[in-house]
Amino acid sequence: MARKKKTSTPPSLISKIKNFSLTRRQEVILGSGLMALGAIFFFSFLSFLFTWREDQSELVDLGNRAVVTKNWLNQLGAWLGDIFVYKGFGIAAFSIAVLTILTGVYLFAAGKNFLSLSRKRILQLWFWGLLLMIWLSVVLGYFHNYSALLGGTVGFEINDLLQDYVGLIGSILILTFFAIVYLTLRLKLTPEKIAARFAKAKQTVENSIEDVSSHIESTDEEKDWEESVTHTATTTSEPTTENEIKKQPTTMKSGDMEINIAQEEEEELSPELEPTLKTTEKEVDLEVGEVIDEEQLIDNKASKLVEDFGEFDPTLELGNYQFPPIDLLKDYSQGKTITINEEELAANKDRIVETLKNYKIGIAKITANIGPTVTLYEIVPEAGIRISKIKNLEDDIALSLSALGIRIIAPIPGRGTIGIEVPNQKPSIVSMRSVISSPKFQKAEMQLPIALGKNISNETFVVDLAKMPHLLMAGATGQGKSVGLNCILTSLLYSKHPAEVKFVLVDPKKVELTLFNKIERHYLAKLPDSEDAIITDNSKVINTLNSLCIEMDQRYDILKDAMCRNIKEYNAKFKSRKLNPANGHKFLPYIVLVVDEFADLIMTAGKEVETPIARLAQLARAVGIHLIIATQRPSVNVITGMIKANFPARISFRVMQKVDSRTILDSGGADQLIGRGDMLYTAGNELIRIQCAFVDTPEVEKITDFIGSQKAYPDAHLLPEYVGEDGGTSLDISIEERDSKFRDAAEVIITAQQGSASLLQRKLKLGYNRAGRIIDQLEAAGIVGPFEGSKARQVLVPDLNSLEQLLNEEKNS
Ligand SMILES: Nc1ncnc2c1ncn2[C@@H]1O[C@H](COP(=O)(O)OP(=O)(O)OP(=O)(O)O)[C@@H](O)[C@H]1O
Repeated sequence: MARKKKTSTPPSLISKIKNFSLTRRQEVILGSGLMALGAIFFFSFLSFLFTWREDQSELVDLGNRAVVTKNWLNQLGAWLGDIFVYKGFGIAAFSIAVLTILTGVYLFAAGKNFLSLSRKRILQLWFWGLLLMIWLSVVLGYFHNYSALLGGTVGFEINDLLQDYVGLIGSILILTFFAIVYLTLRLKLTPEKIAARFAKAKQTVENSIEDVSSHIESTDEEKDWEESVTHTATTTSEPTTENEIKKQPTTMKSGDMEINIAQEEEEELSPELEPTLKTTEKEVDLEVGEVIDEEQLIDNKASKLVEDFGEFDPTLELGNYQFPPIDLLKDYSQGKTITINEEELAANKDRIVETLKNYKIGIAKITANIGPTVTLYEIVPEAGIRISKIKNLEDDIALSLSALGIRIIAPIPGRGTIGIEVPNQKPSIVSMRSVISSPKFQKAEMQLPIALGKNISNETFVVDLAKMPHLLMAGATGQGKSVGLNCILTSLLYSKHPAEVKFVLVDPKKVELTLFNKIERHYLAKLPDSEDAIITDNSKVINTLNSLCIEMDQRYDILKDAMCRNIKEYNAKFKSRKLNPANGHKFLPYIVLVVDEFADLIMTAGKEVETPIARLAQLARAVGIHLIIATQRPSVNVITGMIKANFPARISFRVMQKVDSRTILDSGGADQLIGRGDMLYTAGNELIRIQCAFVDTPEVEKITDFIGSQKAYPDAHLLPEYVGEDGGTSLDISIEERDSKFRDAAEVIITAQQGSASLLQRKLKLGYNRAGRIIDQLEAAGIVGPFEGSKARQVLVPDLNSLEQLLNEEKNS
């Protein structure tokens, strides 16, 4: 910077001084000389303050060796004191001593950055220090009467001169003005600050001078950040408050804008600089931490929501919902367990041993497991007996035991023994109550627990429908299928809140599931435009199945959006408030579709139902839609390969023919069941014989009454709307193409002022599809309004006369 000036402008005195350079040795010699001179000044002045009176008389003879003065530096001290203090600037002359020492220090320690001194700073120091000295001596000139030493002769004379021309007040104002100009230019202080500083400076003149010199050191523009940090550290060592440390340096560095700006920057930056430099690395670490925090923001927000409101409770809307009490179920066994008829057991054993003996099958050991309806005799054959031999003799053994329902299990899977199931003479009913109240069911940690009944060891058999994931159920009429379905539905009613599971019930027989109508607004799901939740019309089933497919697709979309693999994960995420309902997320209830007579459905609708059923069976598991399909006729054209492939879990009640057993279970056995709820269950591997729990219609009625009497949702759970291919959405229907019952239908609708297809079905004895088509024709004719979801369509013609008029107009046009 200095060199630049040298080349660009003619060298001034200042630049000459600036550029004046000394050798290092010269610097040391000159530096130490100046320090010594400064010390001489200082001690001379100091001593002069106390000895000037005594020495003053001697001053005339100064230079005479015989003259003895009191000053610590003798004649020199007395002379210097007289010149600088008495005749000069009074006590302000000390600044000359200080400035000389500092200059000496600068030269002596040049290159060491000692006290952050630089050549420029030294020049500034002298400039401002001398100005300050003059100003101070003039000010102290007011107090000349108290002591001639305070302001010195120069101070007194200038003060006197000022007072002669402008008076006392004028001189004070002028000096104050200079002080304000000085402080304002230098420090950019407000008047309040200046006044405060001024008062302080007045009180602590000497301290201020020292402070000035030390703090001015920190204003060099050329010094780097490190220097500024050092300076800050230096100033903090002084016995001043932190605020004062920040302010003092600026107090004494007015005048030079460039330096001033630098000083300001320094003042702003230096307090933060040190921590910034020191913590640069730490802050990087902290930033990394913040990133992690940000990633967890959603979680944090979710956990905050959970903290504030608790987990989302899907049951809250029906918060007071009471699960049906166990007392509603009848206890058929009156608490008694299975009665063991020892005689029967012994007789059966003897007959088994004897029969097998006839076929030359020796028995090593025989044990009996007594179940509710059958007893399993487990036989360990003698060594060398082939299992297949026993299996082949199944019918003969059964004949010999002369009992229906003998099933030979050879071998019992995983045991290596042969099982012979013999029905009990007095089978005991497995009550629904006993299975519902069993710990196995009560403590089952399953999504959709179903207590099917009791197995051969009289243990409650509980399975998870969500794991099945769909169930195919077959059995000849009167063998316990309907009871089985009720048993499944009852299990779910006892374990799941209405918010958690919804049933879609298809009951072509129209009687089996009607009882569940009472819980329509609690547990049932239906199509938006259908009146009854329980579907009894096969043609509606197609729409319902397709609607379920739409529901399935929609659920897959929201699961994808929530990045969840299945409904369980999704609902858990939703409950912990990690999914925003504003983005279309909602708690998803399980949907269980129950079709009571599938054969009937296939016969009437054929492929139209098979396709959506197969699609649901293949895909709906993950989104919580499960199918339970029951059929009386397990023939191959009902239970097709496609259906079978997607229903690994199957239940068979008694069937009449072995072939039916094979169709449903892929093996025989179901034809040898004894009926009345005796069933075989398979989840794809072994067959398990279970006595289905018995729940009678009055019990189901009590349960549905109990639930139905409680506060319900405003409507049944609505499935997505499905408009079938033949739904007749086209409104360009010509008059000729109108249904023959069009006129009748229009009259019915207008008379009732209710635009519903089901009204037409009832009044005109029409099928669903035809009624739907007529409604569309009525809409095209402007008789009814457009489809309005669950509500009936608006009727646009007020009376029959208007209808007549409308139709006539149509003809004429
Ligand atoms: N688990 C069971 N325990 C005891 N008895 C049962 C059981 N299941 C069914 N039964 C008896 O069998 C009868 C017929 O049962 P259910 O009505 O369930 O037969 P189904 O197979 O549905 O017949 P359909 O197909 O004709 O409707 C019942 O009335 C009952 O007496």
